[in-house]
Amino acid sequence: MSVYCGSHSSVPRGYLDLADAVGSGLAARGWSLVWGGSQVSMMGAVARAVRRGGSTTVGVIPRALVDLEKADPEADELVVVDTMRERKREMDERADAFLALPGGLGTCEELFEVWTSRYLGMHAKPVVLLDLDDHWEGMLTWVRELRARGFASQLALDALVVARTVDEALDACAA
Ligand SMILES: CC(C)=CCNc1ncnc2c1ncn2[C@@H]1O[C@H](COP(=O)(O)O)[C@@H](O)[C@H]1O
Repeated sequence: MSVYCGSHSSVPRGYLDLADAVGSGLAARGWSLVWGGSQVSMMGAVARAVRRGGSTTVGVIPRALVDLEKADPEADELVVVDTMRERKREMDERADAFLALPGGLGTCEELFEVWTSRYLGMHAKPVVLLDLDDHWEGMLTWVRELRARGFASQLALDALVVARTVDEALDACAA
């Protein structure tokens, strides 16, 4: 499955622990990880935990970000692509579910692409947001407001599963 999450070294420590817990949970279920291939911040934490748990990690990273985002030499497979669009396509094709953890603009960008393509019927893979501390509440409030104002359908909102615990999120990914 594919995990999107924060890549900044400045994210609070607790989020690294969360990424670690997600990676452990994923490995415990025998799932492999497809991620952005970085060894830093939450991205690195989730990948290390997956490998520690005995599962494999497939990183997909554009050539231009190999140094900037510190491509992970421990990845079982590191797919170096030419563009951001190729990165997203590779990740989408290799995953059977998408999980977003707390993150920033890049995480939003990736989440919105798989979410919108799900409600448009372009794929049927679970799209799950793990929000245990209201990190995403502002975004979710705004999207509900879009619905109330007629700019989004309930169907679109329902295409995203919002989970409150790691187990709940992983169960939703398996659904
Ligand atoms: C040109 C084009 C199609 C851009 C689309 N934009 C993106 N596509 C794929 N991954 C991204 C994009 N923007 C940021 N990311 C990645 O998302 C990850 C998380 O970023 P963040 O810390 O949430 O901020 C980082 O690895 C970052 O490189």
